[in-house]
Amino acid sequence: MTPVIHARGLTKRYPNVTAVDDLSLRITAGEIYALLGLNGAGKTTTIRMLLGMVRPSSGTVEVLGTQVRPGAHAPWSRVGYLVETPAAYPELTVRENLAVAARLRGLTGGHHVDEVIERLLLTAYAGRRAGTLSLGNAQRLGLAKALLHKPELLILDEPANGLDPAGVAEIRDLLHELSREHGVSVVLSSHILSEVARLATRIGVIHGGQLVRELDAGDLATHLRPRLSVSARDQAAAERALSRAGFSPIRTETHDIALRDDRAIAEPDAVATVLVAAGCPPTRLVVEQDDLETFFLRVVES
Ligand SMILES: Nc1ncnc2c1ncn2[C@@H]1O[C@H](COP(=O)(O)OP(=O)(O)OP(=O)(O)O)[C@@H](O)[C@H]1O
Repeated sequence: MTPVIHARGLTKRYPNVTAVDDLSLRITAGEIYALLGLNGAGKTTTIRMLLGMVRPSSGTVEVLGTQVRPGAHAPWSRVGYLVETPAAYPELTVRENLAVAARLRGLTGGHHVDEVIERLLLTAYAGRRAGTLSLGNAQRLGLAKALLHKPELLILDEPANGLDPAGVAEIRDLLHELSREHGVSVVLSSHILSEVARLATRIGVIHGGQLVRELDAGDLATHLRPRLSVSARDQAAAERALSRAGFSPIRTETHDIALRDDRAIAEPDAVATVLVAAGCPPTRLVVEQDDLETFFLRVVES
């Protein structure tokens, strides 16, 4: 299947910094893919290169099977996008801004505008001048513009930016609905792990301009499950003894042994007994569970 986004070796060098460094992405139809990273990680630069707004120093991007080149037209009629701090005509009302955007998209009839106003809960603000909107409602207007032409792919830079928790939840529900009911593929950037964990089907962690890890939603759930963390003087012997006893030891990035078996979590004493019997008593045995932030920091620091 043709990926909706295929980026190969994307790199952007500025005189003093490499903002994005040899980043490759392959995103398939139906995914909600989140690029997750700290401030300055390279998310916005990546999103802008995907959209042809920043010219890569090297590397290529294909969107919906078409190579992206700055200034070229295709495939933007099938793509909706939102970049940081969405631009609107401040003197025009929300409805007028959307009508202009609809005309630029070649859409006729007012129903496109009415539909997105309702969908983005902008009815109460339809007559307000865009320049007087709160950041959250300006972000809603930006999303409404992105959705006017019913795109099959949405590329969104920090869509939750400026929204309060209720607004963040609304956007999450909207993106889920678009994905599930209309088959829309979504690529977004965010620095909020807890939000991304609830929204994305796949997460790409970006750090220092590099894609350091990709995880699907299931992987993340596994990483966040409790584990029994075990150390022994002879880790290899301990690992063998635990395997023989029917546990599934995993060597972690910090060289501890992690056991995620329900039995190990429920009965750490049984694990200790196995290790003592095998002649490699544990020097450390503790049930641990990462919260999202700890997990994220471990990924970017490892
Ligand atoms: N036009 C530019 N000229 C010079 N350096 C830039 C430019 N745009 C971005 N950078 C630098 O590239 C790096 C990545 O920036 P980018 O905006 O892509 O990160 P980000 O992950 O989107 O961060 P944020 O969430 O703060 O926007 C940063 O060090 C930034 O200062």
